[in-house]
Amino acid sequence: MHQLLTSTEMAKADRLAIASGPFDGIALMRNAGAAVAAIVLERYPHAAVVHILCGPGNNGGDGYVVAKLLAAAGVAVSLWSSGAPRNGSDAALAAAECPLRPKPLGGFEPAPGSVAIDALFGAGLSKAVEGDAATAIARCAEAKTPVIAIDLPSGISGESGKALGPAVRADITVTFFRKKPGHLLYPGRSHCGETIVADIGIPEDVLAAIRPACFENGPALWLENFPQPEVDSHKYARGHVGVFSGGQASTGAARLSALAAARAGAGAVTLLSPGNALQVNAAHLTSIILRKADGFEEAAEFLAERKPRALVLGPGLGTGPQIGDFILQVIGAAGGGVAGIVLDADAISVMARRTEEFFAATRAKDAPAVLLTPHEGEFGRLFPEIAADPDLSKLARARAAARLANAVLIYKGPDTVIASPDGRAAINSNGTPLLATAGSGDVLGGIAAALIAQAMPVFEAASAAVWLHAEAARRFGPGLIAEDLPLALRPVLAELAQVKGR
Ligand SMILES: NC(=O)C1=CN([C@@H]2O[C@H](COP(=O)(O)OP(=O)(O)OC[C@H]3O[C@@H](n4cnc5c(N)ncnc54)[C@H](O)[C@@H]3O)[C@@H](O)[C@H]2O)[C@@H](O)CC1
Ligand SMILES: Nc1ncnc2c1ncn2[C@@H]1O[C@H](COP(=O)(O)OP(=O)(O)O)[C@@H](O)[C@H]1O
Ligand SMILES: [K+]
Repeated sequence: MHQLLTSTEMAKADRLAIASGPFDGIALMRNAGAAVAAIVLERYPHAAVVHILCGPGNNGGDGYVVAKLLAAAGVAVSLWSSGAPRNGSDAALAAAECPLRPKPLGGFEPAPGSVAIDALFGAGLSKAVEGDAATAIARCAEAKTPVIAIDLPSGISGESGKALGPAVRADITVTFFRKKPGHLLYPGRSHCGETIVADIGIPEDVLAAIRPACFENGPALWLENFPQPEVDSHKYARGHVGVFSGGQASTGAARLSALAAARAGAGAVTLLSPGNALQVNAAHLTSIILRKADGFEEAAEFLAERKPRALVLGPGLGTGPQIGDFILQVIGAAGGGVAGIVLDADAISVMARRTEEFFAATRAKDAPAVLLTPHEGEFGRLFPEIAADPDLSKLARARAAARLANAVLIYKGPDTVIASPDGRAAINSNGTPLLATAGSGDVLGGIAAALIAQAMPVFEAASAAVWLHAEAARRFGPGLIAEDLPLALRPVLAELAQVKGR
């Protein structure tokens, strides 16, 4: 169920389902309407009136089916239409099968105690909602009428999650077969309320032909690749992570990454510290290995001797001009041995001043895989043109940036998007604002590095890290600070190990 479909892919799913039978278009529409009607009856059994607002397309068609079924079940139904469906469409058939006569939408006023079914626009929304439909949306909002949206809250793009003008705020959104990106990307997600995916008889095997490239993030996407220690494992075989610390006044961020890497299963973690920060780092570390690394030569010695599988560069690293040289040199030297480098925070800001050299380094034939973890501000610095394009959704921005940088990207925020240069992307849905606390990004980088070091492919490692990070925060609950996150991973990891062991 974790695949997300674009409107083109969903139309293809409909077509393939119709071609393979037994349902034709109107039968799929009857199934869709029946699924919505069942949810209305279950969730709002005492509604005084159910208003059904039908648009001119097939989303409206679903509405006519709901009206017919609810009326047959004895519910007081009030049917409204913004215009007759196009002749010959499935919606026209559904309207013809409905015994109720619709009233013009302009007269719609929600009655007290009523519920509204939003069947105005779904996948076919092509511009901002105006006129009677916009007024109907506003009236539902003013009267605080509970709304069940069919497929998408009208006014929200299923592709981008953007509001193309006025948009319904639904309590429940019932979509069909699979969710769409707009159900998970903000602001769309906040307009959906609870999203329910209903089965309307489209067979699962149409997905093999569609090959979706976008997913809702969760264990189904990466559990297969999730590491499990082998019986004969030793600490270096479990993956060695190197984390670079900043100078003496900014060491905490790297230690958070290091501790998170250790908790996320790296067998060994080395903190590479400038000489002037060794004392302060030593005072705070116990199981983490501490090693002096002043400049590139000492870092290169560490790479050659200890052969770490993953590196974290950026948290607290500083933004001086020599840091940029250092990062480029490490990327250049890491190919071959290091499976992946996580570049976060200061590393992103520094590379934003030298994008040409940076992208040349990440695109080099023998470059290690790079994972970039920008928040909105850092994304804008490193990818200013992509960030400034108003037509792109967060999903499209993440994909374009991943391609440009030849790097996997964790584009952070309430709807974190993970994107791979090969076009795959995942949208995270278990985020919590509890994560908006200083240092939580440093922890995320450490978790991702640990999973890369344990041989997870980088896109899967990045996706798993984002999910684990959020899940740990949710379970810990209020009062969370970044220091709590590494230990809060424990119950989440324990549960995953159990599921994987089954
Ligand atoms: N057999 C089928 O085709 C099925 C269709 N389904 C439903 O069909 C929907 C998609 O149907 P459609 O492709 O007809 O699209 P919609 O019903 O979402 O809307 C398209 C219609 O609205 C017009 N329109 C779009 N934006 C507008 C705006 N802002 N102001 C005024 N008019 C606007 C378009 O010109 C078109 O006439 C899905 O969301 C789903 O609810 C489901 O019932 C499954 C089966
Ligand atoms: N409102 C929010 N809802 C969900 N997740 C959030 C929210 N705000 C921030 N986060 C998450 O918290 C983390 C913050 O990372 P970052 O901005 O790098 O912080 P820091 O630099 O302080 O470590 C990211 O994983 C981000 O996705
Ligand atoms: K709708």
